[in-house]
Amino acid sequence: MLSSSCDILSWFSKRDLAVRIGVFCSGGDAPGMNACVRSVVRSATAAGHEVVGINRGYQGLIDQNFFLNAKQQPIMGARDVSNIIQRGGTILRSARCQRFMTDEGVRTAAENLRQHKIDALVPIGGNGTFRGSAELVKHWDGQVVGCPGTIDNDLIGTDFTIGFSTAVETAVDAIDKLRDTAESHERLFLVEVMGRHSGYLALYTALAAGAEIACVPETPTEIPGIVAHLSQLQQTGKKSIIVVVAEGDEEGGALMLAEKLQRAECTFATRTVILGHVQRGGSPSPDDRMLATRLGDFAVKSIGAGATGVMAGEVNSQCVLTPFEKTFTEHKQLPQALIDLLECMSN
Ligand SMILES: Nc1ncnc2c1ncn2[C@@H]1O[C@H](COP(=O)(O)OP(=O)(O)O)[C@@H](O)[C@H]1O
Ligand SMILES: O=P(O)(O)OC[C@H]1O[C@](O)(COP(=O)(O)O)[C@@H](O)[C@@H]1O
Repeated sequence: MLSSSCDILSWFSKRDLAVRIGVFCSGGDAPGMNACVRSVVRSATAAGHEVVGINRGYQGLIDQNFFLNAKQQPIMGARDVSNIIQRGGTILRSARCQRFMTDEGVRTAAENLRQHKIDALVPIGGNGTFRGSAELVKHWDGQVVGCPGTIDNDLIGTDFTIGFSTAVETAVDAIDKLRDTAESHERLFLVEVMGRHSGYLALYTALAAGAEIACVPETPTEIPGIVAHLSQLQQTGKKSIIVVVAEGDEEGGALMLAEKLQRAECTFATRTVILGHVQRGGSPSPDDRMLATRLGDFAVKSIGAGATGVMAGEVNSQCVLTPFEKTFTEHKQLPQALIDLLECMSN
């Protein structure tokens, strides 16, 4: 990992030539992807580059499905990204593309990039997207600098991913509402949040919503221990309980956990809520807009400086570049201090 943005820009030899940059969104959509597209376009046009928007991620690259502006030209100018910073989803649409996971798919995409004289790409997505980008650079000699767009916050090389802050806000807002019923009816709510392989969303949501427990894939979920803790809380006068469950928890999602708690004779009346895709939608938070704007610009500047095969991220408020390989071969650990903090709050 390179440290500061200054280090990185001086690391690569400066190149001031105008380039044609392709931008696309891939994998699960995340609030702030539009803000990132806008930033890439505005930063690139300010530097004299040209931007081509690619619809539907790698699928669009294979199908040559380009964003067309009002004049039906395959170019994204500064005005084409007006009024999107506040919009959730992505105007370029996103997709999961099976064909790109084959050698033939990657070669076709590379050939299309050559044919359309695209010099560089900014994929906005998660670790699957960057795994795909790592394959692409083996077959294409253009530059690829990605931006982390996923609500899961499961990427090494950035403290936070674009979309995470908004998803936490959405989940916390939902729990604040559920808490009314939990208190009125003296119930336990198991609230399932997204995160196939990561407990970041569950842990942050639990802390910010004042939940008692977070069940995450990174730490063992011990049913007898949870039941004992809950009954202890009940004895001290607790009337309602919120347990946040990451969908990827090793004991199963919230439904499975509810069954297991019941079998273990948990005394609380229990209800289960699966938040699902509402967590992926909505207007991005200011934090996500800021992060998306900084990283989109940094990705373009890094391309200008000659970088490739890397993801733009922000660590300790510094822009950094991390090789794609690291983003999908290494698991981003949950901060132990936050796990301990939740336990400390739950008494
Ligand atoms: N091993 C791979 N080889 C080539 N492409 C891949 C690979 N893994 C993922 N991709 C591409 O990246 C896309 C997005 O990945 P996915 O895991 O669904 O989302 P995310 O990027 O948000 O993690 C996939 O649909 C596929 O097209
Ligand atoms: O929208 P889908 O295809 O059901 O995917 C659901 C998955 O997408 C996510 O929301 C985001 O994951 P990715 O960023 O890896 O695409 C996961 O938390 C969830 O498991």
